[in-house]
Amino acid sequence: MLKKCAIGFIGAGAMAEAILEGLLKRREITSNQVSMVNRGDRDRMTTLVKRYGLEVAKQTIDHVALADVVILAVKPKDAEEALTFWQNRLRPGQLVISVVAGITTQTIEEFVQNGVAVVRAMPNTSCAVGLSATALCGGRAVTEQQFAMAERIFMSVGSVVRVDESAMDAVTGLSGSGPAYIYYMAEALQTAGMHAGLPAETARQLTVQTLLGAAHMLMESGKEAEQLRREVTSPGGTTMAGLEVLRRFDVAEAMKMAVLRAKERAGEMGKRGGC
Ligand SMILES: NC(=O)C1=CN([C@@H]2O[C@H](COP(=O)(O)OP(=O)(O)OC[C@H]3O[C@@H](n4cnc5c(N)ncnc54)[C@H](OP(=O)(O)O)[C@@H]3O)[C@@H](O)[C@H]2O)C=CC1
Ligand SMILES: O=C(O)[C@@H]1CCC=N1
Repeated sequence: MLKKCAIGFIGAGAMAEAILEGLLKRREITSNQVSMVNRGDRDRMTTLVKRYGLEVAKQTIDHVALADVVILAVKPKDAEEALTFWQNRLRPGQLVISVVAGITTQTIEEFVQNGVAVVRAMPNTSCAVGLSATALCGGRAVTEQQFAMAERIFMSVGSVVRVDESAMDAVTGLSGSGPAYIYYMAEALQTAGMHAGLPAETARQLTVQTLLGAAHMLMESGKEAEQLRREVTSPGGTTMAGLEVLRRFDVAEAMKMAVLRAKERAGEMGKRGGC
């Protein structure tokens, strides 16, 4: 299905690249199917053209306008300007997939012509390695076939859940921003390992493998996180001592507040075009 599809990107930043990289790595598409434009950073486009073997002649507004699927990947603060520019260039029958945090399908539909289908997606940068957690919701004019196309794109770079649009800001707070929370934790663990006397590279290796192993256990063991945690925690042992410190600092509450604040921020960005 994707092999016959011309894919256009409006925006050439971190998220556009992660999606592109994932689709190419998984061989879902080839580089000659891709057109991408940004606002003006030519060096960035040259880098992407070289890195992914994109056809220079296709990286134009006209080619993006002809794409079957157009992925909108600009910052929320730039969405209005981009949509104003693109409103008469996008055509009925095209599918627009927006990954812009906070901006609703209804807002996008107010810009584009009738008949342009809109899907809102909230992936994360793990698209680049085929492991995004993506949530999708459809706008007013999207057909099941078009929605299936969006599902196919994001399933090829990770897992997909379909949600009601009212859940999208919560998704953004959890899994859209989530990789950064995990990287923050990884930085903290690595630094902690160094404080405990390990060389930097050893602390890094042990941190990464511990995160990877724990993620696989969560995926494959069929056990809940709570049970897995209990299995590591011997009564009176080292883990119990460590967890007591995390509880004293109320890390669970901090995590909850982080997700809620990120969700709230998504709502703010949608309303005011902030960020
Ligand atoms: N990064 C992440 O982890 C995630 C991001 N998102 C969402 O993805 C979107 C993009 O984020 P991210 O990739 O990180 O942002 P970046 O800042 O890395 O990239 C934004 C891109 O948009 C381009 N751009 C801005 N205005 C226009 C315009 N009018 N026409 C064409 N291109 C334009 C910029 O071009 P130039 O540099 O030339 O100005 C740049 O290439 C955001 O809305 C974000 O909410 C969603 C999930 C995860
Ligand atoms: O930080 C942001 O606003 C974007 C949205 C989700 C992840 N990054």
